[in-house]
Amino acid sequence: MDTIFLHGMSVQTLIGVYQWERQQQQTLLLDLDIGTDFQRAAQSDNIDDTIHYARVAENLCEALAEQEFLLLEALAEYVAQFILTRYGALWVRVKVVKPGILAGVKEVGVLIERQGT
Ligand SMILES: Nc1nc2c(c(=O)[nH]1)N=C([C@H](O)[C@@H](O)CO)CN2
Repeated sequence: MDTIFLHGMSVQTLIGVYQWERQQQQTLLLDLDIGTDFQRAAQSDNIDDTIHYARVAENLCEALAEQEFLLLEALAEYVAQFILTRYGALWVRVKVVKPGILAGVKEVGVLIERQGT
């Protein structure tokens, strides 16, 4: 499986289970690993034969700015399905980090993997 990755992607969204978290958007960091097949693009050298990672970043930032979730688990599932359905990815790994949310913990978040159909 070939992989396109976007790591350390910063997004703004309304997320969290506590009332104080529902007042304004927070910054999350995403690591995305997108499974695809590079054969056509590697032969053609044409951006239309692959998943345009700049478009993924732009479209996902826009979408998440409009969404709201309580749990990181729900947001991660949304991101995974967004990438699988919108870009025809074969597989996706989504890591979501909520920076600075737990004192004494360097990094907290969720990690999921999903297969396309
Ligand atoms: N498994 C989870 N645990 C918690 C989540 C979450 O999204 N998934 N969220 C919170 C709060 O919103 C947290 O970010 C603030 O303490 C707590 N636990």
